[in-house]
Amino acid sequence: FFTCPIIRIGPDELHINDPTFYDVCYVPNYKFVNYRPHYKFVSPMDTLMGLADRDPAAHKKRRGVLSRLFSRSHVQKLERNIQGHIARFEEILSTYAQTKDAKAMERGMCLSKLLRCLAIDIISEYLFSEGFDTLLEDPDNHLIKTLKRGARNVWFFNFFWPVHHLLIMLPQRILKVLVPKRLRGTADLEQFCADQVDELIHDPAKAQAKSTHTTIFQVLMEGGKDGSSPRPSRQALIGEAVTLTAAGLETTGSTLSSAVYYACLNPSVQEKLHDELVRAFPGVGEKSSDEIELAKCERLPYLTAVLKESLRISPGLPGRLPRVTPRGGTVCGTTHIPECTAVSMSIYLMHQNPSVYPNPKVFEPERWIETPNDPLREKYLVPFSKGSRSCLGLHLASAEIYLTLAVMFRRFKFTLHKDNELTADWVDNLLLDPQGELIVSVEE
Ligand code: HEM
Repeated sequence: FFTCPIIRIGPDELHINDPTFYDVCYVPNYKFVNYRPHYKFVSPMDTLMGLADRDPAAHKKRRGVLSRLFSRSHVQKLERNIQGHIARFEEILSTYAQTKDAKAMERGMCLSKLLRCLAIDIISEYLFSEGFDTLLEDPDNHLIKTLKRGARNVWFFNFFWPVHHLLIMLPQRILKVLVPKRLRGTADLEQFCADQVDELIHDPAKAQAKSTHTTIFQVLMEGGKDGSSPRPSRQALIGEAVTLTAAGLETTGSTLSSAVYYACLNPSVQEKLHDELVRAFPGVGEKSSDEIELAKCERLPYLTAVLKESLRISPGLPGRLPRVTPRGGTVCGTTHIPECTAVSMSIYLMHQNPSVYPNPKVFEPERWIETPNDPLREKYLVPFSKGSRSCLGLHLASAEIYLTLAVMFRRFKFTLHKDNELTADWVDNLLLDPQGELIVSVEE
Protein backbone atom coordinates (compact mmCIF):
# COMPACT_ATOMS: atom_id res chain seq x y z
CA PHE A 1 0.00 0.00 0.00
CA PHE A 2 2.85 2.38 0.80
CA THR A 3 4.48 1.92 -2.61
CA CYS A 4 1.41 2.91 -4.65
CA PRO A 5 0.17 6.32 -3.53
CA ILE A 6 -3.10 6.28 -5.52
CA ILE A 7 -5.46 3.31 -5.62
CA ARG A 8 -9.06 2.94 -6.68
CA ILE A 9 -11.10 1.69 -3.72
CA GLY A 10 -14.56 1.80 -5.26
CA PRO A 11 -16.28 2.63 -8.53
CA ASP A 12 -15.95 6.35 -7.92
CA GLU A 13 -13.39 6.86 -5.16
CA LEU A 14 -9.60 7.10 -5.09
CA HIS A 15 -7.62 6.59 -1.93
CA ILE A 16 -4.41 8.56 -1.72
CA ASN A 17 -1.44 7.82 0.45
CA ASP A 18 0.93 10.60 -0.51
CA PRO A 19 1.39 12.79 2.60
CA THR A 20 2.18 15.86 0.50
CA PHE A 21 -1.41 15.66 -0.78
CA TYR A 22 -2.88 16.25 2.72
CA ASP A 23 -2.32 19.99 2.45
CA VAL A 24 -3.96 19.97 -0.99
CA CYS A 25 -7.08 18.03 0.00
CA TYR A 26 -7.82 19.21 3.55
CA VAL A 27 -7.66 22.97 3.21
CA PRO A 28 -9.76 25.95 4.34
CA ASN A 29 -12.51 27.57 2.31
CA TYR A 30 -14.30 24.36 1.31
CA LYS A 31 -12.13 23.92 -1.78
CA PHE A 32 -12.64 20.15 -1.54
CA VAL A 33 -16.17 19.56 -0.22
CA ASN A 34 -17.24 16.49 1.73
CA TYR A 35 -18.19 13.43 -0.28
CA ARG A 36 -21.84 13.02 0.68
CA PRO A 37 -22.26 9.24 0.47
CA HIS A 38 -19.67 8.84 3.23
CA TYR A 39 -21.49 11.18 5.59
CA LYS A 40 -25.02 9.81 5.18
CA PHE A 41 -25.11 8.60 8.78
CA VAL A 42 -24.97 12.23 9.91
CA SER A 43 -28.22 13.87 10.91
CA PRO A 44 -30.31 15.36 8.08
CA MET A 45 -30.97 18.48 10.15
CA ASP A 46 -29.11 21.73 9.95
CA THR A 47 -26.45 20.73 12.47
CA LEU A 48 -22.77 21.55 11.95
CA MET A 49 -21.99 18.04 10.71
CA GLY A 50 -25.16 17.82 8.64
CA LEU A 51 -24.51 21.18 6.94
CA ALA A 52 -20.93 20.40 5.94
CA ASP A 53 -21.73 18.63 2.69
CA ARG A 54 -25.06 20.29 1.91
CA ASP A 55 -24.40 23.98 2.47
CA PRO A 56 -20.78 25.09 3.02
CA ALA A 57 -21.79 28.75 3.58
CA ALA A 58 -24.21 27.78 6.39
CA HIS A 59 -21.60 25.39 7.81
CA LYS A 60 -19.08 28.22 7.96
CA LYS A 61 -21.53 30.47 9.84
CA ARG A 62 -22.48 27.75 12.32
CA ARG A 63 -18.84 26.88 12.91
CA GLY A 64 -18.14 30.56 13.54
CA VAL A 65 -20.88 30.60 16.19
CA LEU A 66 -19.77 27.38 17.89
CA SER A 67 -16.08 28.21 17.83
CA ARG A 68 -16.78 30.67 20.68
CA LEU A 69 -17.35 27.64 22.91
CA PHE A 70 -14.32 25.72 21.70
CA SER A 71 -11.68 28.44 21.53
CA ARG A 72 -8.49 27.96 23.51
CA SER A 73 -9.40 30.84 25.82
CA HIS A 74 -12.84 29.39 26.59
CA VAL A 75 -11.29 26.00 27.40
CA GLN A 76 -8.80 27.76 29.72
CA LYS A 77 -11.68 29.58 31.42
CA LEU A 78 -13.38 26.25 32.16
CA GLU A 79 -10.21 24.48 33.29
CA ARG A 80 -11.44 24.24 36.91
CA ASN A 81 -14.66 22.57 35.74
CA ILE A 82 -12.66 20.01 33.76
CA GLN A 83 -10.38 19.50 36.76
CA GLY A 84 -13.41 18.87 38.98
CA HIS A 85 -14.30 15.74 36.99
CA ILE A 86 -10.68 14.60 36.88
CA ALA A 87 -10.53 14.98 40.69
CA ARG A 88 -13.50 12.62 40.98
CA PHE A 89 -11.78 10.16 38.63
CA GLU A 90 -8.59 10.43 40.73
CA GLU A 91 -10.60 9.64 43.86
CA ILE A 92 -11.95 6.46 42.25
CA LEU A 93 -8.43 5.37 41.25
CA SER A 94 -7.15 6.10 44.75
CA THR A 95 -9.96 4.14 46.42
CA TYR A 96 -9.29 1.20 44.14
CA ALA A 97 -5.52 1.37 44.67
CA GLN A 98 -6.02 1.19 48.46
CA THR A 99 -8.64 -1.52 48.48
CA LYS A 100 -8.02 -4.64 50.49
CA ASP A 101 -11.05 -6.33 48.94
CA ALA A 102 -9.68 -9.52 47.38
CA LYS A 103 -12.62 -9.81 44.98
CA ALA A 104 -12.11 -6.29 43.62
CA MET A 105 -8.42 -6.97 43.14
CA GLU A 106 -9.18 -10.27 41.44
CA ARG A 107 -11.55 -8.48 39.02
CA GLY A 108 -9.15 -5.63 38.20
CA MET A 109 -10.25 -2.14 37.27
CA CYS A 110 -11.97 -1.57 33.93
CA LEU A 111 -10.15 1.65 33.12
CA SER A 112 -11.45 2.07 29.55
CA LYS A 113 -15.05 2.31 30.80
CA LEU A 114 -14.05 4.73 33.51
CA LEU A 115 -12.22 6.90 30.99
CA ARG A 116 -15.33 6.97 28.80
CA CYS A 117 -17.36 8.08 31.82
CA LEU A 118 -14.81 10.82 32.49
CA ALA A 119 -14.96 11.98 28.85
CA ILE A 120 -18.75 12.18 28.80
CA ASP A 121 -18.92 13.95 32.17
CA ILE A 122 -16.47 16.58 30.95
CA ILE A 123 -18.09 17.16 27.57
CA SER A 124 -21.63 17.18 29.00
CA GLU A 125 -20.84 19.73 31.71
CA TYR A 126 -18.94 21.77 29.15
CA LEU A 127 -21.90 21.88 26.76
CA PHE A 128 -24.88 21.92 29.13
CA SER A 129 -25.71 23.65 32.38
CA GLU A 130 -25.16 20.38 34.26
CA GLY A 131 -23.11 17.29 33.48
CA PHE A 132 -24.22 13.65 33.41
CA ASP A 133 -22.01 12.71 36.36
CA THR A 134 -21.67 9.13 35.19
CA LEU A 135 -18.54 8.75 37.34
CA LEU A 136 -20.89 8.69 40.32
CA GLU A 137 -22.63 5.63 38.86
CA ASP A 138 -21.63 2.17 37.77
CA PRO A 139 -19.24 2.53 34.77
CA ASP A 140 -21.51 0.05 32.98
CA ASN A 141 -24.26 2.66 33.01
CA HIS A 142 -26.95 2.77 30.37
CA LEU A 143 -25.92 6.05 28.73
CA ILE A 144 -22.35 4.95 28.03
CA LYS A 145 -23.60 1.61 26.70
CA THR A 146 -26.16 3.15 24.35
CA LEU A 147 -23.65 5.66 23.01
CA LYS A 148 -21.14 2.89 22.32
CA ARG A 149 -23.89 0.97 20.56
CA GLY A 150 -24.75 4.10 18.56
CA ALA A 151 -21.11 4.47 17.50
CA ARG A 152 -21.06 0.84 16.33
CA ASN A 153 -24.11 1.41 14.11
CA VAL A 154 -22.40 4.05 11.95
CA TRP A 155 -21.85 1.86 8.87
CA PHE A 156 -25.28 0.25 9.16
CA PHE A 157 -26.87 3.70 9.14
CA ASN A 158 -24.62 4.82 6.30
CA PHE A 159 -26.10 2.16 4.02
CA PHE A 160 -29.61 2.29 5.48
CA TRP A 161 -29.62 6.03 6.12
CA PRO A 162 -33.38 6.52 5.61
CA VAL A 163 -33.88 4.32 8.71
CA HIS A 164 -31.64 6.65 10.71
CA HIS A 165 -33.35 9.77 9.42
CA LEU A 166 -36.74 8.27 10.31
CA LEU A 167 -35.59 7.32 13.83
CA ILE A 168 -34.46 10.87 14.48
CA MET A 169 -37.90 12.21 13.58
CA LEU A 170 -39.84 9.80 15.83
CA PRO A 171 -41.01 11.11 19.20
CA GLN A 172 -39.17 9.48 22.11
CA ARG A 173 -42.18 7.62 23.48
CA ILE A 174 -42.86 5.92 20.12
CA LEU A 175 -39.17 5.20 19.64
CA LYS A 176 -38.99 3.41 22.98
CA VAL A 177 -41.92 1.14 22.13
CA LEU A 178 -41.20 0.38 18.48
CA VAL A 179 -37.46 0.30 18.08
CA PRO A 180 -35.10 -2.26 19.61
CA LYS A 181 -32.51 -0.80 21.98
CA ARG A 182 -29.68 -1.83 19.63
CA LEU A 183 -30.88 0.64 17.00
CA ARG A 184 -31.90 3.46 19.30
CA GLY A 185 -28.37 4.43 20.19
CA THR A 186 -28.54 8.01 21.28
CA ALA A 187 -32.23 8.21 22.24
CA ASP A 188 -31.62 8.86 25.94
CA LEU A 189 -29.15 11.58 25.20
CA GLU A 190 -31.66 13.15 22.80
CA GLN A 191 -34.29 13.12 25.54
CA PHE A 192 -31.91 14.84 27.95
CA CYS A 193 -31.08 17.51 25.34
CA ALA A 194 -34.76 17.95 24.45
CA ASP A 195 -35.59 18.71 28.10
CA GLN A 196 -32.86 21.35 28.26
CA VAL A 197 -33.89 22.94 24.95
CA ASP A 198 -37.56 23.07 25.97
CA GLU A 199 -36.71 24.73 29.27
CA LEU A 200 -34.57 27.31 27.51
CA ILE A 201 -37.27 28.03 24.94
CA HIS A 202 -40.12 28.29 27.48
CA ASP A 203 -38.35 29.76 30.49
CA PRO A 204 -35.00 31.26 29.42
CA ALA A 205 -34.47 33.10 32.74
CA LYS A 206 -34.78 29.88 34.77
CA ALA A 207 -32.51 27.94 32.41
CA GLN A 208 -29.84 30.65 32.47
CA ALA A 209 -29.96 30.94 36.26
CA LYS A 210 -28.99 27.25 36.50
CA SER A 211 -25.80 27.51 34.49
CA THR A 212 -22.48 28.73 35.80
CA HIS A 213 -21.04 29.09 32.29
CA THR A 214 -22.10 29.62 28.68
CA THR A 215 -23.87 26.56 27.34
CA ILE A 216 -24.16 25.30 23.80
CA PHE A 217 -27.85 26.21 23.68
CA GLN A 218 -27.21 29.79 24.79
CA VAL A 219 -24.55 30.18 22.11
CA LEU A 220 -26.78 28.74 19.40
CA MET A 221 -29.86 30.74 20.45
CA GLU A 222 -27.87 33.98 20.45
CA GLY A 223 -26.52 33.19 16.97
CA GLY A 224 -23.53 34.99 15.48
CA LYS A 225 -22.21 38.13 17.19
CA ASP A 226 -23.71 40.25 14.42
CA GLY A 227 -26.92 38.23 14.54
CA SER A 228 -26.18 36.96 11.02
CA SER A 229 -26.69 33.34 11.94
CA PRO A 230 -30.35 32.39 12.27
CA ARG A 231 -31.56 30.56 15.40
CA PRO A 232 -31.66 26.82 14.62
CA SER A 233 -34.93 24.88 14.95
CA ARG A 234 -35.67 22.95 18.17
CA GLN A 235 -34.79 19.66 16.44
CA ALA A 236 -31.52 21.12 15.15
CA LEU A 237 -30.58 22.40 18.62
CA ILE A 238 -31.08 18.91 20.00
CA GLY A 239 -29.22 17.32 17.08
CA GLU A 240 -26.27 19.68 17.51
CA ALA A 241 -25.93 18.89 21.19
CA VAL A 242 -26.15 15.15 20.57
CA THR A 243 -23.56 15.08 17.79
CA LEU A 244 -21.14 17.24 19.77
CA THR A 245 -21.45 14.99 22.81
CA ALA A 246 -20.87 11.90 20.67
CA ALA A 247 -17.91 13.55 18.85
CA GLY A 248 -16.15 14.22 22.14
CA LEU A 249 -16.73 10.88 23.85
CA GLU A 250 -15.17 7.85 22.14
CA THR A 251 -12.35 9.84 20.52
CA THR A 252 -10.90 11.17 23.76
CA GLY A 253 -11.77 8.00 25.68
CA SER A 254 -9.96 5.69 23.26
CA THR A 255 -6.87 7.95 23.05
CA LEU A 256 -6.51 7.90 26.84
CA SER A 257 -7.04 4.12 27.06
CA SER A 258 -4.46 3.63 24.39
CA ALA A 259 -1.93 5.82 26.24
CA VAL A 260 -2.34 3.74 29.42
CA TYR A 261 -2.22 0.45 27.49
CA TYR A 262 1.09 1.32 25.84
CA ALA A 263 2.48 2.75 29.08
CA CYS A 264 1.70 -0.59 30.75
CA LEU A 265 3.59 -2.44 28.02
CA ASN A 266 6.55 -0.04 28.43
CA PRO A 267 7.34 0.41 32.14
CA SER A 268 10.19 2.80 31.29
CA VAL A 269 7.65 5.16 29.68
CA GLN A 270 5.66 5.19 32.92
CA GLU A 271 8.78 5.83 34.98
CA LYS A 272 9.96 8.75 32.84
CA LEU A 273 6.50 10.25 32.79
CA HIS A 274 6.11 9.84 36.54
CA ASP A 275 9.54 11.41 37.24
CA GLU A 276 8.79 14.40 35.04
CA LEU A 277 5.38 14.94 36.65
CA VAL A 278 6.64 14.60 40.21
CA ARG A 279 9.37 17.15 39.48
CA ALA A 280 6.86 19.56 37.95
CA PHE A 281 4.14 19.05 40.58
CA PRO A 282 5.97 17.99 43.75
CA GLY A 283 3.15 18.35 46.34
CA VAL A 284 3.13 15.20 48.45
CA GLY A 285 -0.05 13.68 49.82
CA GLU A 286 -2.14 16.27 47.98
CA LYS A 287 -4.72 15.40 45.38
CA SER A 288 -2.88 15.79 42.05
CA SER A 289 -5.80 17.60 40.49
CA ASP A 290 -5.45 20.44 43.05
CA GLU A 291 -1.96 21.19 41.89
CA ILE A 292 -1.77 20.32 38.22
CA GLU A 293 -2.30 23.15 35.74
CA LEU A 294 -2.84 22.90 32.03
CA ALA A 295 -0.41 25.66 31.02
CA LYS A 296 2.42 23.95 32.89
CA CYS A 297 1.49 20.50 31.51
CA GLU A 298 1.74 21.84 27.98
CA ARG A 299 5.36 22.81 28.65
CA LEU A 300 6.44 19.34 29.86
CA PRO A 301 8.39 17.65 27.05
CA TYR A 302 7.85 14.00 27.98
CA LEU A 303 4.15 14.40 28.74
CA THR A 304 3.72 16.21 25.42
CA ALA A 305 5.61 13.42 23.67
CA VAL A 306 3.33 10.76 25.23
CA LEU A 307 0.24 12.73 24.17
CA LYS A 308 1.48 13.08 20.58
CA GLU A 309 2.55 9.44 20.36
CA SER A 310 -0.85 8.25 21.69
CA LEU A 311 -2.67 10.38 19.10
CA ARG A 312 -0.28 9.14 16.40
CA ILE A 313 -0.60 5.43 17.11
CA SER A 314 -4.30 5.46 17.93
CA PRO A 315 -6.06 8.33 16.11
CA GLY A 316 -9.73 8.76 17.08
CA LEU A 317 -10.88 8.81 13.42
CA PRO A 318 -8.41 6.52 11.71
CA GLY A 319 -10.03 5.88 8.34
CA ARG A 320 -10.82 7.63 5.11
CA LEU A 321 -12.36 11.10 5.17
CA PRO A 322 -13.45 11.54 1.55
CA ARG A 323 -13.69 14.85 -0.27
CA VAL A 324 -14.59 15.77 -3.87
CA THR A 325 -12.07 17.35 -6.25
CA PRO A 326 -12.96 20.89 -7.32
CA ARG A 327 -13.68 22.26 -10.78
CA GLY A 328 -10.65 21.75 -13.08
CA GLY A 329 -9.53 18.72 -11.03
CA THR A 330 -6.31 18.51 -9.07
CA VAL A 331 -2.82 17.06 -9.23
CA CYS A 332 -1.26 14.49 -6.93
CA GLY A 333 2.46 14.18 -7.63
CA THR A 334 2.47 14.00 -11.42
CA THR A 335 -1.01 12.47 -11.73
CA HIS A 336 -3.94 14.59 -12.82
CA ILE A 337 -7.20 13.71 -11.05
CA PRO A 338 -10.33 14.90 -12.87
CA GLU A 339 -12.91 17.18 -11.26
CA CYS A 340 -15.77 15.71 -9.20
CA THR A 341 -13.73 12.64 -8.21
CA ALA A 342 -14.01 11.40 -4.63
CA VAL A 343 -10.56 11.34 -3.05
CA SER A 344 -9.79 10.26 0.48
CA MET A 345 -6.81 9.98 2.77
CA SER A 346 -6.50 8.17 6.11
CA ILE A 347 -5.07 9.66 9.26
CA TYR A 348 -3.88 6.22 10.34
CA LEU A 349 -1.80 5.83 7.16
CA MET A 350 -0.38 9.35 7.56
CA HIS A 351 0.77 8.33 11.04
CA GLN A 352 2.18 4.99 9.92
CA ASN A 353 4.50 6.41 7.26
CA PRO A 354 7.82 4.64 7.99
CA SER A 355 9.99 7.30 6.37
CA VAL A 356 8.67 9.92 8.81
CA TYR A 357 7.99 7.68 11.82
CA PRO A 358 10.54 4.81 11.78
CA ASN A 359 9.11 1.56 13.26
CA PRO A 360 5.66 3.13 13.13
CA LYS A 361 3.90 0.33 15.01
CA VAL A 362 6.15 0.83 18.04
CA PHE A 363 4.94 3.22 20.76
CA GLU A 364 7.97 5.44 21.22
CA PRO A 365 7.43 8.88 22.82
CA GLU A 366 11.18 9.48 22.51
CA ARG A 367 10.76 9.97 18.76
CA TRP A 368 9.22 13.40 19.56
CA ILE A 369 12.17 14.47 21.72
CA GLU A 370 15.40 12.90 20.58
CA THR A 371 15.59 14.56 17.18
CA PRO A 372 13.90 17.91 17.74
CA ASN A 373 12.70 20.22 15.01
CA ASP A 374 11.81 17.62 12.43
CA PRO A 375 9.26 19.63 10.43
CA LEU A 376 7.76 16.61 8.64
CA ARG A 377 7.20 14.67 11.85
CA GLU A 378 5.14 17.56 13.24
CA LYS A 379 3.45 18.37 9.95
CA TYR A 380 2.24 14.84 9.22
CA LEU A 381 0.75 14.35 12.68
CA VAL A 382 -2.88 15.15 11.84
CA PRO A 383 -5.13 13.46 14.45
CA PHE A 384 -7.59 16.36 14.29
CA SER A 385 -7.32 16.64 10.48
CA LYS A 386 -7.01 20.04 8.78
CA GLY A 387 -9.03 22.54 6.79
CA SER A 388 -12.67 23.64 6.90
CA ARG A 389 -13.86 20.43 8.57
CA SER A 390 -11.01 19.89 11.02
CA CYS A 391 -11.87 19.02 14.62
CA LEU A 392 -13.78 21.76 16.40
CA GLY A 393 -13.03 20.24 19.81
CA LEU A 394 -9.24 20.19 19.41
CA HIS A 395 -8.44 22.48 22.38
CA LEU A 396 -10.91 20.76 24.68
CA ALA A 397 -9.65 17.28 23.72
CA SER A 398 -6.06 18.31 24.17
CA ALA A 399 -6.73 19.88 27.61
CA GLU A 400 -8.59 16.77 28.73
CA ILE A 401 -5.82 14.42 27.59
CA TYR A 402 -3.02 16.52 29.12
CA LEU A 403 -4.70 16.88 32.49
CA THR A 404 -5.88 13.27 32.75
CA LEU A 405 -2.50 11.80 31.80
CA ALA A 406 -0.80 14.12 34.30
CA VAL A 407 -3.12 13.10 37.15
CA MET A 408 -2.88 9.39 36.32
CA PHE A 409 0.87 9.09 35.98
CA ARG A 410 1.90 11.49 38.73
CA ARG A 411 0.27 9.44 41.44
CA PHE A 412 -0.44 5.93 40.14
CA LYS A 413 1.32 2.98 38.59
CA PHE A 414 -0.66 0.82 36.16
CA THR A 415 -0.11 -2.78 35.11
CA LEU A 416 -2.20 -4.87 32.75
CA HIS A 417 -4.50 -7.17 34.71
CA LYS A 418 -4.53 -10.89 33.86
CA ASP A 419 -8.04 -10.43 32.40
CA ASN A 420 -7.18 -7.41 30.26
CA GLU A 421 -8.84 -7.65 26.83
CA LEU A 422 -7.44 -4.59 25.10
CA THR A 423 -4.82 -5.14 22.40
CA ALA A 424 -3.37 -2.88 19.73
CA ASP A 425 -6.16 -4.06 17.35
CA TRP A 426 -9.19 -1.99 16.52
CA VAL A 427 -11.96 -1.76 13.95
CA ASP A 428 -12.66 1.31 11.82
CA ASN A 429 -16.24 2.18 12.73
CA LEU A 430 -15.55 5.70 11.50
CA LEU A 431 -14.40 6.17 15.07
CA LEU A 432 -11.53 3.99 16.18
CA ASP A 433 -13.30 1.13 17.95
CA PRO A 434 -11.02 -0.88 20.26
CA GLN A 435 -12.21 -4.47 20.46
CA GLY A 436 -11.86 -5.13 24.16
CA GLU A 437 -11.81 -3.31 27.47
CA LEU A 438 -8.65 -2.12 29.21
CA ILE A 439 -8.44 -3.86 32.58
CA VAL A 440 -5.62 -2.84 34.89
CA SER A 441 -4.25 -3.14 38.40
CA VAL A 442 -3.47 0.18 40.08
CA GLU A 443 -0.92 1.06 42.75
CA GLU A 444 -0.60 4.45 44.37
C1 HEM B 1 -8.73 12.83 20.76
C2 HEM B 1 -9.87 13.41 20.53
C3 HEM B 1 -10.40 13.79 19.17
C4 HEM B 1 -9.95 13.45 17.91
C5 HEM B 1 -8.78 12.56 17.55
C6 HEM B 1 -10.83 14.10 16.96
C7 HEM B 1 -10.68 14.03 15.58
C8 HEM B 1 -11.50 14.66 14.65
C9 HEM B 1 -11.34 14.60 13.22
C10 HEM B 1 -10.25 13.84 12.49
C11 HEM B 1 -12.34 15.33 12.65
C12 HEM B 1 -12.61 15.55 11.13
C13 HEM B 1 -13.72 14.62 10.66
C14 HEM B 1 -14.02 14.69 9.17
O1 HEM B 1 -13.29 15.27 8.39
O2 HEM B 1 -15.06 14.11 8.80
C15 HEM B 1 -13.14 15.85 13.73
C16 HEM B 1 -14.25 16.63 13.58
C17 HEM B 1 -15.00 17.13 14.61
N1 HEM B 1 -14.73 16.99 15.96
FE1 HEM B 1 -13.22 15.99 16.81
N2 HEM B 1 -11.79 14.80 17.65
C18 HEM B 1 -11.55 14.65 18.99
C19 HEM B 1 -12.26 15.20 20.04
C20 HEM B 1 -13.33 16.05 19.89
C21 HEM B 1 -14.01 16.71 20.97
C22 HEM B 1 -13.67 16.61 22.47
C23 HEM B 1 -15.03 17.42 20.41
C24 HEM B 1 -15.99 18.27 21.18
C25 HEM B 1 -17.20 18.36 21.02
C26 HEM B 1 -14.97 17.22 18.96
C27 HEM B 1 -15.82 17.78 18.04
C28 HEM B 1 -15.70 17.66 16.65
C29 HEM B 1 -16.64 18.26 15.70
C30 HEM B 1 -17.86 19.08 16.05
C31 HEM B 1 -16.19 17.92 14.43
C32 HEM B 1 -16.84 18.31 13.09
C33 HEM B 1 -16.32 19.65 12.65
C34 HEM B 1 -17.00 20.21 11.43
O3 HEM B 1 -17.71 19.48 10.73
O4 HEM B 1 -16.79 21.39 11.14
N3 HEM B 1 -13.92 16.39 18.69
N4 HEM B 1 -12.60 15.44 14.94
